[in-house]
Amino acid sequence: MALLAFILGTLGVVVLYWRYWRNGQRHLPPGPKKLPFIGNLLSMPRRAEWETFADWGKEYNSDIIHASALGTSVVILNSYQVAVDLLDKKSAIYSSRPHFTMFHELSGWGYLFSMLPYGDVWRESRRIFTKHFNSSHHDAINQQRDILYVRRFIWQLLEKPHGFLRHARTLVGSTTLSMTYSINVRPYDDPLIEIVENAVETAVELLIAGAFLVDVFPLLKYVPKWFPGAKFQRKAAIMRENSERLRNATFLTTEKLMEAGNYSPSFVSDALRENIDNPKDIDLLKDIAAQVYMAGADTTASALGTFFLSMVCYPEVQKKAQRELDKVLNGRLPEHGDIVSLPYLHALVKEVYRWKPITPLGLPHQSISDDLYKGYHIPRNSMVIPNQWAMLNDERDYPEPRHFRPERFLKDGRLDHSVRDPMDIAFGFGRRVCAGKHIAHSTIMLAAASVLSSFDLLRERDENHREIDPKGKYTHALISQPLDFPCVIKPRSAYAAELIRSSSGLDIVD
Ligand code: HEM
Repeated sequence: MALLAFILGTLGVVVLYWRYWRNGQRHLPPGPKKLPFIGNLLSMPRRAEWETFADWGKEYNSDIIHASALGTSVVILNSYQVAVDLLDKKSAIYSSRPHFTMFHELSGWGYLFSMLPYGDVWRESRRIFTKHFNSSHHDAINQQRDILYVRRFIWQLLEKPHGFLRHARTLVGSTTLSMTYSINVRPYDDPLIEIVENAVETAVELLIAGAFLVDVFPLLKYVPKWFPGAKFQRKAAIMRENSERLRNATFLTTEKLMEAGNYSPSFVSDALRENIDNPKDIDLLKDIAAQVYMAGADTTASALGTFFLSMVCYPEVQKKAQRELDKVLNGRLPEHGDIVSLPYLHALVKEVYRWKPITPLGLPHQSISDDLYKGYHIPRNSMVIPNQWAMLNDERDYPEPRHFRPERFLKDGRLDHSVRDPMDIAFGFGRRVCAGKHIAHSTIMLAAASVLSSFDLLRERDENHREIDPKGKYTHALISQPLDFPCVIKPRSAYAAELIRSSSGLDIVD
């Protein structure tokens, strides 16, 4: 054993040194100085990596940066143009995903197609997903769902305003479970929401870079669960249990609803009605369905949370949006058809995506062959990170980027299409661009319109009646979520409160 360990260790060192030497011979993009064997491991930032990566861009005067860690080549894209040049225009090379031992092999989440390498299973999954969710049949039903659950959401804001971030999650959970599984969840304490939220909660750690040593030293995966220090194996076991529960409990519920003949059409019910009975196809269907919640819940909830935060921090923006809504709605609640008449609100939601990037570093891509870009060598199997934070804060596109200013997207009262649309960045790039982009955007627009037409969102006051500035703190993970902050949610009038109550659709809740 000792001899084997020695041989493997020596081989590892030789390979790392060879890669270090070979890369030194090639013209890689600029970046921080690398040490032999470990590369930039020690200089890799632990917090707000996106800001350090953007600083490197300025320091080396380049929108494309190269770093490495223990032999893994890392390419950071700090501008929209570079991201489009590589991830869009050369998508045949840049559409795979890196492999993480904890995620793909141990956690039980390896089936999610958002993280699958480029290949047949990913292609088939994405095709099935897109065929259903991009159809006009889905759009029509989904708009009704949005209305139903958004109205319930504003009713919850009226009844229990302090839980606004939790209600936002319930809104996202309700639309997602309904469109995927035909499940109509309860507004409070729904057991299925508990199962799926629990699964998401335990999976969050997987999305924190460097959280698990086994990703750096994959051989650790063979360490048994009982071994001292093998906490990651115990965590992996819990994650596996949760991921299976999410996949199966939801699917079973659809089957039961279908047996009872009491359901609205969804992704799973439509597929089952086509008489899928081959266990392999059923398994793939379950995998794709579970993906919807995992991709859509935290991201959409984060955007809604940022919407509330921005409205509390920028009351004059809120007032402008309300004036626009009042003119268009004339005392009724908004519907999807109103959205085209609301350019200011549209600009406001674009600014929400830009101001606090939801996935500051996007989702990593991986290159599948060597490439040459502007004279730089991009090695095969590089982890390619689109630094969305840097792009959405790029002063060349968005002057004074830290200010929340919807006006930057408007000209003469209309949307100015010459300004870079944050949606072209926030939802990713190329063949791996977000598959639920229009679904998320439709829910967020309707929710923002409904909240602002019904409520004033105000700063809370302390015991001395001074306004409390929200700190605007966010979680640190692949998906950045606002932490709870003080916010007063007050109906704009007695009429608005009555309208919310009479439109909440609670008769459809069991
Ligand atoms: C505001 C909300 C959302 C944001 C900001 C967002 C953002 C993203 C980003 C950045 C990616 C990776 C793109 C890339 O690799 O370049 C992605 C992938 C994905 N998103 Fe979203 N997303 C949101 C909501 C949703 C929703 C609601 C769904 C489902 C209905 C969804 C489904 C997916 C799927 C399936 C992928 C994987 C695509 C693939 O790898 O082929 N997303 N999303």
